[in-house]
Amino acid sequence: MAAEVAGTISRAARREAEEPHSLVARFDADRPLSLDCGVDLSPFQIAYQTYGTLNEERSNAILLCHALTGDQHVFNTHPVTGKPGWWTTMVGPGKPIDTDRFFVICSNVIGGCMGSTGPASTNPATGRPYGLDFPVVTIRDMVRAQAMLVDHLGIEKLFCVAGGSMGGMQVLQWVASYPERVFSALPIATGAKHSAQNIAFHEVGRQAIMADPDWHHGRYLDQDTIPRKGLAVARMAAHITYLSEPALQRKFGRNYQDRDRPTFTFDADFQVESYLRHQGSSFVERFDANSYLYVTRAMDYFDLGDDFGGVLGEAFRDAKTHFCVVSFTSDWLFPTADSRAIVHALNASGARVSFVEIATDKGHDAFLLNEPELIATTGGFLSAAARAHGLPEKDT
Ligand SMILES: CC(=O)SCCNC(=O)CCNC(=O)[C@H](O)C(C)(C)COP(=O)(O)OP(=O)(O)OC[C@H]1O[C@@H](n2cnc3c(N)ncnc32)[C@H](O)[C@@H]1OP(=O)(O)O
Ligand SMILES: N[C@@H](CCO)C(=O)O
Repeated sequence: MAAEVAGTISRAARREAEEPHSLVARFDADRPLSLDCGVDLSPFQIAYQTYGTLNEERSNAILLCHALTGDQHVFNTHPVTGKPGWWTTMVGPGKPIDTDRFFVICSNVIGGCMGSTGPASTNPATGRPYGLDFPVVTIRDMVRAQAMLVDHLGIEKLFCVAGGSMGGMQVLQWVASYPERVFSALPIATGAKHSAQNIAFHEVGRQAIMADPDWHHGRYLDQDTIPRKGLAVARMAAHITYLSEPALQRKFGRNYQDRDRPTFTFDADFQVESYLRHQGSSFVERFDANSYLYVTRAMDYFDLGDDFGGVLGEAFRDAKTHFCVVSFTSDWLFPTADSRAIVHALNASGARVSFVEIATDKGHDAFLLNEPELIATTGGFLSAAARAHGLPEKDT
């Protein structure tokens, strides 16, 4: 399957939208999704995965929210890349998010390209892919759609909502939108609003896509092209922000790639150049360019405090949720100060919150890597929350 689908993610995205991969469960909503932009999106579907078993009380469900370019494939082999899912370090039997104990759900966000309705889906008004006719979606819209999925699964209250980066934004939005439905929350490497610098990086990426002649004003699927170069450059620029200067230095330094002296050309002389080119070109194989525009835009618009009169604490006023907020010392995309602002707001609203800053040089994407302190923190937090929630201990 991986070989069959790889190579043309836009066509793959389209196929996923029309006929999702057999691994993927699909929820076809029976009512429209009311979006913040004023549009009622209909029809719409959500592609999702579940792992583990929902208990009789329906009280052991954990919703995982994926990051910018992630998807629902958390633990299984990814159907497009053939690689392991994005959180195999954290999720699985005996792991902190223990699929022998918890029922784990992850869905592809609205606007995404792995089976949920997005810009590659067919616009019922035209019979063609939406392209830029797809309405702009927000983090709150993504969460609204997830809540409809959770309703469909018959779950009233989630034991935990967890996620990193854009996933962490969704975690915060879940508590703000549905305070009674979230027992515990684990926002990692995230912020309550997207900073000016982060919006700036996203804009560079979007402009790179839109400057590619193969983008065709978003109509590339009709032209049987893909804006490969633009999307790859967008990812290269973004990928730098997911790492850190010390990590780049440790991994590559000024080392040459397969040569021992410079070529005096614009070839990828340095390892770091070769690495970034690889990250860019491999990304094009798994992600759709228009989805990149929409999902980055959703992050840009996120400003939770602004929705509550500029007082972030008000977003959590009614919450009884147990929080654990996590940041990484070398994350310059969502620096610790962003997490601290969330913690201060939670304290001001009287919420139960613990805060862990993890020392690492791995940068923002540390949450995707084998980071022992994150694994220990997640395990400890979920164990304590499970006791407080009255979940039975795991049979040994
Ligand atoms: C939360 C979610 O929903 S998941 C989001 C979607 N997933 C992601 O964003 C993951 C993509 N991100 C990454 O891969 C990030 O680099 C990280 C930080 C998470 C991974 O870090 P690491 O495991 O340390 O891998 P690293 O950054 O070294 O990259 C390894 C890749 O670079 C390649 N590479 C390494 N050095 C070089 C080089 N000099 N030249 C060319 N390629 C190179 C490797 O061959 C490997 O390729 P592959 O991924 O195609 O197998
Ligand atoms: N590297 C991850 C996190 C970015 O915030 C992704 O692409 O989704």
